[in-house]
Amino acid sequence: MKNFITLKEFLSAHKKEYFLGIFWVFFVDLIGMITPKILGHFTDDIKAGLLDRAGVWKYVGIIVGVAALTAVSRYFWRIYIMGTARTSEVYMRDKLYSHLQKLSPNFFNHNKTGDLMAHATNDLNAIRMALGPGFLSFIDPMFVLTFTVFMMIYTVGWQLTLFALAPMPLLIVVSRMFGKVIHKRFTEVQESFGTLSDRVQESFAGARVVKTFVQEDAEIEKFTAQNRVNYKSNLKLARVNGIYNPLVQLVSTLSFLIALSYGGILVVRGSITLGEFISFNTYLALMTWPMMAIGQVINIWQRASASMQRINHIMTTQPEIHDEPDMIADKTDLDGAIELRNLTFTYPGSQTPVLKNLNVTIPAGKKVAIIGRTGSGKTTLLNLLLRMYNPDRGQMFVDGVDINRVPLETLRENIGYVPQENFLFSKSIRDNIAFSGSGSYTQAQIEAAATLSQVHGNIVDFTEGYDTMLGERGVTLSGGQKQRVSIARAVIKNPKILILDDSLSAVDTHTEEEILRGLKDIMQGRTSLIIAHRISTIKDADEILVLDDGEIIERGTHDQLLQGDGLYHELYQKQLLEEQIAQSND
Ligand SMILES: Nc1ncnc2c1ncn2[C@@H]1O[C@H](COP(=O)(O)OP(=O)(O)OP(=O)(O)O)[C@@H](O)[C@H]1O
Repeated sequence: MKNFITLKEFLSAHKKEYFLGIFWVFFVDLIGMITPKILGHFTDDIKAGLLDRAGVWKYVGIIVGVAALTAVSRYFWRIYIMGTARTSEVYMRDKLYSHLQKLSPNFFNHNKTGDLMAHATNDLNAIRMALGPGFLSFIDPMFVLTFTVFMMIYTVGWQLTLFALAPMPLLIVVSRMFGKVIHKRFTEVQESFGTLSDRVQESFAGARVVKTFVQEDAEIEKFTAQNRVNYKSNLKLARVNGIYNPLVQLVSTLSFLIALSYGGILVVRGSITLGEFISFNTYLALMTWPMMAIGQVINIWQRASASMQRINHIMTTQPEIHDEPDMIADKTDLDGAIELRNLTFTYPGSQTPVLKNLNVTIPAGKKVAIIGRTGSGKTTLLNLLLRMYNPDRGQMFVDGVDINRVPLETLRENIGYVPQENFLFSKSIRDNIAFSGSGSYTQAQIEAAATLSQVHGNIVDFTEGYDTMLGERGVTLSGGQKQRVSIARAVIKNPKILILDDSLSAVDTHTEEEILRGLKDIMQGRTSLIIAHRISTIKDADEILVLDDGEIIERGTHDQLLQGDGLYHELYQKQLLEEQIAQSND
């Protein structure tokens, strides 16, 4: 039960609905006791020759009345119990999604998308089943069993009742025995479904790569294999249920057998009347469903408990990146000065530092560029500046304040970031550019940002213009267009710090120049940090840092660096040669 603590708040907010639901179940079960009693009286009256036409109608009237009342009351319990269970699913899904939004990038590096989606669907469904049908299958048998035992004792005495109920403890033994196995096997089912979802999600997301590498058959094979694993784990669960459910049925049949044989003897002996015997057997029949339900409830709750455990694993994961207790809460704006003091960084779980002993001072409003071989740590440095990971204290400062003490919202709202992978959402181009504004940007602002990023011309060429849908149900932009929409999304924020992570690699040198010229105006008095592989992108920077294997090996302006004969000079010569070859080929 401790797994369900996550639902405490929800359950306490909805206790009224559950109490009303319990009331209606109580009511239905109570009036359900009338019919067997009536049948007994009916039998005894017939046997004694006391029944006339009016008498028959009286009995029929009572039975029909009870049935009608039961039907109406059942409607209410469904509304209160099943309805609240549906609400719990919405509540949990919202809670899970909000929590996932807060988790750090590192969490998503270690948890696969498909599996997370399985949590939000299958696991939440199993929990809803527990709070709806599972809850009902728990309280209903409780009432029915209590009432029927009471009515049985009242009708035929405690002896026959006790004999008939003797096999019941077996039910508890069987349920306990099977409960643990069901829990384990259901966890396996959910895990294998998670892996299956992930396989589907990845192969669809990477559909182009799969096709270009002619890996369709291999993908189908891998999917089929995982599908079989999923099938087998479901089969293992079904096998347990296949034994468990008949065992529960067997116990209830045993009760019947005892009731029939011993009850029959009592009738023959004249200890009870035939009517009482019929009432008793009808009460016993009423107990069949609760006994089955007890079996069912253990099954549902074990499944839900396994799912709850999986959900709790996510819900109890604390975001690694959060506002620190000593943050400077009133820092709501940035000037944009950045300083690195002996910055050394190792990724969580890794042994080797990716950045080593970096010392850099970037006054507010300056343009600094970083160049270096692939894997030298450029993106890592930006990740730290955006606090996707936490740098150690005393190593990274913004406006002279340790970055760990700057409120996350202030930091990120003041940074315009153009990531290396230009992820755009499946929305209109307008909504993509205005992503940060929650609807507050005007069309003029959106167009200005697009013009500055040299993509306005392309957008107006689309028949739908800014309303052109992107993504799965829309158009696919070229790499260069995507980069420019992504730049527009960053510059519309008018950020104090602009970060471009290799963001001009897919545009030609002419467009690159235009974008840089535009950016120069907008970034007047603002800090820019530009990562590039092409020297043409960064040659105007106030300072260029050359990074190699996590260390700054050269620094200076373009002209200063060309004086030396280091990596920068080497890269410049190479790119110059490439350009000359390209020109001679034209
Ligand atoms: N989450 C991570 N966990 C562990 N190591 C990582 C992680 N992300 C990156 N790295 C490693 O850190 C090193 C630096 O990566 P980074 O992305 O910063 O390089 P880069 O200079 O930006 O490269 P490129 O120019 O190719 O984009 C690489 O060796 C990379 O494998």
